[in-house]
Amino acid sequence: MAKPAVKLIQFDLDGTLIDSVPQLHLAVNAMLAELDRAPASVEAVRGWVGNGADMLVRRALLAGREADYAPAPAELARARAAFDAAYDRVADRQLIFYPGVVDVLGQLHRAGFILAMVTNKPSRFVPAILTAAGLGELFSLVLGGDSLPEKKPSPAPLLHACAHFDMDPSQCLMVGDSENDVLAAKAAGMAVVGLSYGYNYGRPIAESEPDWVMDDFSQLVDLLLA
Ligand SMILES: O=C(O)COP(=O)(O)O
Ligand SMILES: [Mg+2]
Repeated sequence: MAKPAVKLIQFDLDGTLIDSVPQLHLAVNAMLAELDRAPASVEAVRGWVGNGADMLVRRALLAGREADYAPAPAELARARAAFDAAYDRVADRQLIFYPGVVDVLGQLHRAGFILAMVTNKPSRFVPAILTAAGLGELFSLVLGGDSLPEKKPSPAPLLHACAHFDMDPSQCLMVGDSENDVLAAKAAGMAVVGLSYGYNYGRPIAESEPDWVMDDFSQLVDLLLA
């Protein structure tokens, strides 16, 4: 595909900028311990990330249970509260950036691109992470999974970001690691880069057919600045 005429770049967070699975794993297991459940492996948690905290908690409660088991609303609410309390303590600790992320975001910002964050992570956790990462100043808009009635794979947050900056989707690029990012971008009429190193439920992001598949965040420089 030809070089896109991009002005606004929308970034996913988990699995794209940072490897947040270690902290999510800690918080999931703190939640499971509080509910007297067995701990989950880090690989299991990696496969549960992508649809926000409610779904992460639900998947953790469903793991290893009979097919007809469904957690009661009160149990889900208690589990989510336990997860939130634990994740609050660790979300911004010992952040692991993927290679090139900090440098390339700085380059794109200096080059005049508007940078936005569109994550499915609940918005309450995002500012502390961005501040701890030293990235707080770079993003002109931050949308969490609960900022709007719908989260990715709905195109709603991506279109909301476009409208916020008075941009047409053709002027925007989505950068993410999950089929949710690709589906949302395609439904929004936006070009999309799929990064191969993230989570995506253990499946190759190429299966979702993003416009570009990149193995390294630094390849964004070749696409956008070369
Ligand atoms: O919170 C999640 O499940 C995923 O978050 P992301 O949209 O930043 O990848
Ligand atoms: Mg992601």
